[in-house]
Order: sequence, then structure tokens, then C-alpha cells
Amino acid sequence: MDINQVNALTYEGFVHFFGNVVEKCPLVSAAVWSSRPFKDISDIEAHISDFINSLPDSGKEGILRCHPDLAGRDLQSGTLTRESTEEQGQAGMTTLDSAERLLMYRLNSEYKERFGFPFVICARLNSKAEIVRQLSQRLKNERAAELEHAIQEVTKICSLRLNSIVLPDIQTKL
Ligand SMILES: NC(=O)NC1=NC(=O)NC1=O
Repeated sequence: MDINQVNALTYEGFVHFFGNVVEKCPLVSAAVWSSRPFKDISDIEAHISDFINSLPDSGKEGILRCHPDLAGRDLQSGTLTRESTEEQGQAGMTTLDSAERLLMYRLNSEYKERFGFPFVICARLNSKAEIVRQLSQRLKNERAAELEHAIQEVTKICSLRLNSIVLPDIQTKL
């Protein structure tokens, strides 16, 4: 779909296609629909990150809490969304051995215990080893800094998901 088709979508159509660009948070797309027409993908991205960044900390934490753990319960039970399934699969979360799965479980639990929200990282941009390294590193962050870091990861995930729905302009001009 190109940006003109995006701008022609009804509210229902927009939420249908974009409702999961922020994991399990259709509210975000429902909110930014009011800002159409969008110039291009980065304009949509900018409105989404402006909306998220304008939320109070409780709202940002709420967005993080809508994300499934990496290699967590949802992955094991096959209840991940299509997008998360692809992302976690690509990051090697579906081929962990039992020791790696236990390590992820332990680190995720420690992180959640410390911050009160789950560890979120853009899985598509990180290898399995990098994810474990980041999780161990970020565990040491101050809460406020970690909340902002995690939200930046959400916007990276969102950007990749948007780019899989909307054709970049160049492709529609060729
Ligand atoms: N806790 C997470 O970071 N989850 C995820 N990151 C992704 O990129 N996809 C996910 O499901």
C-alpha cells in the first residue's frame, strides 16, 4: 500500500492495517489517524512517537506491559501475534536450548522485578547473543533512563512494522 492509499483509509481501515504497529496497542493508531493526511512513512512514525512520548510514565509503562517476553510464555504456547512470532523467530528466540531459555527466563524475571515492566528490545535488529548482552546491561540502568530506552525500542519495532505495511515512496514512483 502506498501513502495515498493510507490517507484514503477510513478510521476502521486504518486501525485494521496499523492497529498492531505498536504491539497490542491499537489505541496508538486510532489516535494518530486524526493527523492524516500523512506526507510519508516517517510522518506516520513521527506522529506515533510524539503520541507515545507525550504519555505520562504510567502510559509508557502500559505500552511496555503489552509486549510479550522474548522467549517467554506466549512464545512457548504459540499465542504470540503474527508480528511478534516473526520478530522473535528472526532473533533466534525459537531455537534456544534449555540453558539459554532458562537464562532468558531468569533475566526477564529479574528485569521485571526491578522495573515493573518487561524488557523490550527490537528483536529484528539484534542477534540472540546481543539480546542477552543488552538485557544484562540494561538491568543496571536507573529506572527513568531505562523507561526511555525501552520506549525507543518500541518506536524501532513500530518503524519496521510500518515499513512492512507501507511501500516507501521510491517504490511507488518507479
Ligand atoms: N519483549 C520484547 O522485546 N518483545 C518483542 N520485541 C520484538 O521485536 N518483538 C517482540 O515480540
